Amino acid sequence: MVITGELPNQTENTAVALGCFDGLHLGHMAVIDRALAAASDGLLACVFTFTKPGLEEELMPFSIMEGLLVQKGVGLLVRPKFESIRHMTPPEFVDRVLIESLHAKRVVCGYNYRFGRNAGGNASTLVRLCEERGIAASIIPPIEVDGAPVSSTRIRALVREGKMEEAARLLGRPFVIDFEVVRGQQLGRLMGTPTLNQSVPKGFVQPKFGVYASLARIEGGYWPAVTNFGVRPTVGAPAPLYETWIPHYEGDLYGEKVPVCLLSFMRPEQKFDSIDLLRTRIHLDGVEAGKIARRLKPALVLEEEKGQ
Ligand SMILES: Cc1cc2nc3c(=O)[nH]c(=O)nc-3n(C[C@H](O)[C@H](O)[C@H](O)COP(=O)(O)O)c2cc1C
Ligand SMILES: Nc1ncnc2c1ncn2[C@@H]1O[C@H](COP(=O)(O)OP(=O)(O)O)[C@@H](O)[C@H]1O
Repeated sequence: MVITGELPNQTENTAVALGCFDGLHLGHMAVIDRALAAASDGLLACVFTFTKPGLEEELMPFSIMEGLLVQKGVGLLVRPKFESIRHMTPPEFVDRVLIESLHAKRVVCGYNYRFGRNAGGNASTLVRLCEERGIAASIIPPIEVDGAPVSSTRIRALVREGKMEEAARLLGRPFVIDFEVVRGQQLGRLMGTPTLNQSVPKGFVQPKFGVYASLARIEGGYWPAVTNFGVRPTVGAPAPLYETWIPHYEGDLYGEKVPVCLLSFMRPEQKFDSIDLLRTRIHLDGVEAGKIARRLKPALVLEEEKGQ
């Protein structure tokens, strides 16, 4: 997949999915799937979005998004800075971006898509402007779960409340982070529970503090694991941190971007009276999390299972 932050000046004819695509949830995937279906007629499948730092807390690391789009068969991802396109009127956007730059022959957007100066264009404006120019355009209606449209705002709220199973139903996959593994105080290995530490970048959504059943993806396999997200009231932490113990794994993961899926909230963080009590509790958490992970692990990852 080609990824660019500029408007391309040479591409094949494309089928373009338009949207914010900040979490690749079920609604986003419905738009992208329609563009991919249209692309099977010999067009290049393109996703067009934009970057606008500080708009909302991020829900998915870019590396995970990239992997999913490649897996789906998207050939071109265009994500210019919002500043570079915000001044365009809706007709200018269609002429300059969709036609001149992307050579769009099919265009797909979601029901609530807004575009052009001051968000002046909506999905019907897009369809009208495209059709006037001989381009087929379609609008994907809202995808609903539990009677309400799936949205990134709704998923962020679920993550903040620790409702990971519900978040996964809206995302179509578990909530996942893959931040770089950093060094900690090296206490974990002394307790028999080495934990890979991952700090949260600024501007990224933070789940409720506590212990979660999780899966760690290492070298293509999913390992049942247990993750604490929080500030470790017993030993202290300067900032919220993901700490993941993978009971049946041994190896050095410092400096790597290890994907960790949070499956289910198990308990809040506690301040223990001694490191011994904390150690006993973490071992019990590991056993409990293993049971939950095996129960909840999505069917698609079963055959890749390693570890226990
Ligand atoms: C499953 C699990 C549960 C944890 N629960 C707590 C907790 O309730 N309270 C707490 O203060 N720290 C908790 N921790 C964090 C530990 O204090 C921390 O992982 C340990 O001190 C090792 O730190 P290090 O990675 O800096 O060596 C937990 C860690 C894990 C992996
Ligand atoms: N089973 C395991 N689960 C998690 N990390 C492991 C495991 N085995 C080895 N490691 C490695 O050990 C490191 C964690 O050891 P730990 O003593 O907790 O040190 P730190 O405080 O630096 O995180 C991880 O970053 C990883 O590189």
